[in-house]
Amino acid sequence: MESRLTCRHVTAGASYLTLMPLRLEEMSLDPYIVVFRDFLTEAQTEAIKGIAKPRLTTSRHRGPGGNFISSMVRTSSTAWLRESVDDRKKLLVNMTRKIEFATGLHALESSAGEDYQVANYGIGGLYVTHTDYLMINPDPRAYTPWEHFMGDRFATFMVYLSDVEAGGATVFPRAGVTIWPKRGSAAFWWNLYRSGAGDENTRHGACPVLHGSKWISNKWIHYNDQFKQYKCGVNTWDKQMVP
Ligand SMILES: O=C(O)CCC(=O)C(=O)O
Ligand SMILES: [Fe+2]
Repeated sequence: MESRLTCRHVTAGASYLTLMPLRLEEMSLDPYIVVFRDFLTEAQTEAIKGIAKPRLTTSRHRGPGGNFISSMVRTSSTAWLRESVDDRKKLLVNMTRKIEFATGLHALESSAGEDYQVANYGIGGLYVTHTDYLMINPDPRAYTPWEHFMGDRFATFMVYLSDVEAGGATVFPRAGVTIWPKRGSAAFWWNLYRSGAGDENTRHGACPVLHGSKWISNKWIHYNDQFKQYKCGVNTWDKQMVP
């Protein structure tokens, strides 16, 4: 069967990208998952790891009761980095601006994008399959006013800050996609349909690191701030197929 997946250069109508288009590789059309090759330079990935290293603590994730816990579901360390803090402002703000150009989404305002979450996995480090969207409890009281204001995690922009010598792939079992970590590459996918409903087929996980160490950085982009660029569509299951 002929593959419908393509690779292309992306300028997204942004003059900033005209002289250095992004290199996009489609990994899946439904759900829509792409990889941007060489999104960050080696110097940028090293600088981000340098800022994150002294701030790493045991990773936590949302547990069955809705609160954040650490468990064997996710065995990594994480640090949260906010763009506005002085020592990192230029690097992180530029990175977020580039994410905005690449995706057409708002990501810099605190209501649109979360702080960067940098994660480091040692040998055996993994993240069991999960969805990145979190607001699955039908009881609205389960969420804070701020969570209601931002909406759920519409899209994920995840940059690999390291190569991994063996293991450590990001896998989407339902979509049949495997992404091997490559320093500077970035994976992007939509967690929600255009309507805001969660797309179960975006379920993904991080395979155990077998040799070496793995570093990633997540920027989660939220739903409610995007309503001007991305209309909600007529049907619940309408999808985004950009960039
Ligand atoms: O490390 C990976 O490859 C995936 C990480 C992930 O899914 C997450 O942090 O939500
Ligand atoms: Fe995830």
